[in-house]
Amino acid sequence: MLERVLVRCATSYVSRMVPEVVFVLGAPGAGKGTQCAYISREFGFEHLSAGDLLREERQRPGSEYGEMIEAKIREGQIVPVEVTCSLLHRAMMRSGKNRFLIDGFPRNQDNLEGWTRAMSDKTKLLFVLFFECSQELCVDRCLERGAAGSGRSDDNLDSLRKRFDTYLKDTMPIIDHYQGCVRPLSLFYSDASADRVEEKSLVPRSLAHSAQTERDESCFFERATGVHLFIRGYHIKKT
Ligand SMILES: Nc1ncnc2c1ncn2[C@@H]1O[C@H](COP(=O)(O)OP(=O)(O)OP(=O)(O)O)[C@@H](O)[C@H]1O
Ligand SMILES: O=c1ccn([C@@H]2O[C@H](COP(=O)(O)O)[C@@H](O)[C@H]2O)c(=O)[nH]1
Repeated sequence: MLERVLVRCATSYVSRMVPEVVFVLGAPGAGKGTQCAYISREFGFEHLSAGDLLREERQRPGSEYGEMIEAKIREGQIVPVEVTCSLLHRAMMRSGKNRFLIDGFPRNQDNLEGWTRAMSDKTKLLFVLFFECSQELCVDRCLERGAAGSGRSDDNLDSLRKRFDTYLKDTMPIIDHYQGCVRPLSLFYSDASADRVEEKSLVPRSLAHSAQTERDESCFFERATGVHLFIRGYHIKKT
């Protein structure tokens, strides 16, 4: 009896120690980084942007991947998962935290399979957040960000066209994959002003169709209320 109790306690302790992960997906400029900053402030998640980690690695003197990363970013293509996954893993280890928002990953089938191989039994995927926003608005936001001095080599029309091609061809199937999983994917519209985001639950139907229909209804909640309520539904406490 005592042995069984001890095993149960140990199992529960170990499962609490497994790092918890939330994937955050959406088109370029949909507002993933903006919303992640809010969620990490409110709920104490460590925000890891795969794109930021790749840009840092590109800048690191002596990086063997620097040139390849720069070429992929400018062309809106996806860096091989071994590189991205090891950067994410290292950042997780260094943070000393146990709960992570992984922003802009997984972006294609290679990312999904690589993460599953290397990380799925070392982490627990809590849920997936998907921020929907019209392509026109996303492009405007990225161009404005470029004009305001982001210094990003892909905040220009030529790269944005390629980034959107990759998003539609490679990332949307990953979003569809999560929509079809037991694990919930939650959809938020971030077309409104930066501090307002509306949640819509996804039902299994065409994302493109649901996005358009729902957008037409538009009534926006207070400051990211949808995200807030959704995450609280997982019993994640406000920090
Ligand atoms: N709801 C919003 N209303 C107006 N501007 C916004 C909104 N959300 C984000 N922005 C602005 O749009 C730009 C892109 O936002 P953000 O960086 O959060 O998007 P992202 O999805 O992380 O982009 P990327 O994938 O290109 O890194 C930023 O300049 C940000 O300040
Ligand atoms: O998992 C990833 C994430 C990003 N990239 C490359 O970086 C750019 C910019 O990413 P943002 O999320 O918009 O910051 C993206 O277009 C890819 O080229 C990647 O390869 N893998």
